[in-house]
Amino acid sequence: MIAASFVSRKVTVSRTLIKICGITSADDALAACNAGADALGLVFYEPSPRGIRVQQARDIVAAIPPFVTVVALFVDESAAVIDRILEQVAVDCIQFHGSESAAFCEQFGRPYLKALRVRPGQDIAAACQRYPGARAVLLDSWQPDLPGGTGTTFDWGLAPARLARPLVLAGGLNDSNVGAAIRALAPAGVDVSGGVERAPGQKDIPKMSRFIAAVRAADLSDGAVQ
Ligand SMILES: O=C(O)c1ccccc1NCC(=O)[C@H](O)[C@H](O)COP(=O)(O)O
Repeated sequence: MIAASFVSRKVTVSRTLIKICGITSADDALAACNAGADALGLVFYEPSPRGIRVQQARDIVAAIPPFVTVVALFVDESAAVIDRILEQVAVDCIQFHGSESAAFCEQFGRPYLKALRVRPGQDIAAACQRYPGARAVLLDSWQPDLPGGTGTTFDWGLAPARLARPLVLAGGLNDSNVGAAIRALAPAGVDVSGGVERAPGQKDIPKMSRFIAAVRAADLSDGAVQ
């Protein structure tokens, strides 16, 4: 009998997938792809220093090679605005980074990630079970005044050993700590923004390269890649 929940290990591929979030220009998008990113995050949240508009997003998507996943990120945005953006930008996947319900997330008929912000006393495993249609849950750091892109880690000990959906780990990752994070939690994917920037919204090519090298080194040390 197959258990209803499973350990959030690398269930589908034997290498950790890498999403670089908060891409604001075609140049940064290409640099991230050249460094080896699997997915790019486009932040459609105006207050963020990484927030972009439709035309910027279209320019980014036009510049990137095939097979790189484009993830559109929203924070408690209205369905009408999300629909309008999905009509205009070739998005592969949606990341819901607010307090959206599963029904809200599923109405768009697209693959989606649900971000859950981790703080003590919260039942992350139960929260995850509320999103059975999510491709993955993204665990990020909680801060009272910032919905994401905090640049801070959370206590990885608070991540449940068993999750109903694959885990994408986020929050304050950089080339110095991502290896330890992968060894500690064996996530299906990692997500980084501030740790590969030279300034908010501007990616740094050497930092992206070092980050991806550190992920691959951890994959090898894990024995995950045969
Ligand atoms: O990046 C932002 O500015 C942002 C703003 C509002 C909601 C989400 C946001 N980013 C979401 C991400 O997926 C980030 O990669 C994730 O929060 C990790 O960020 P960081 O701690 O800077 O690596």
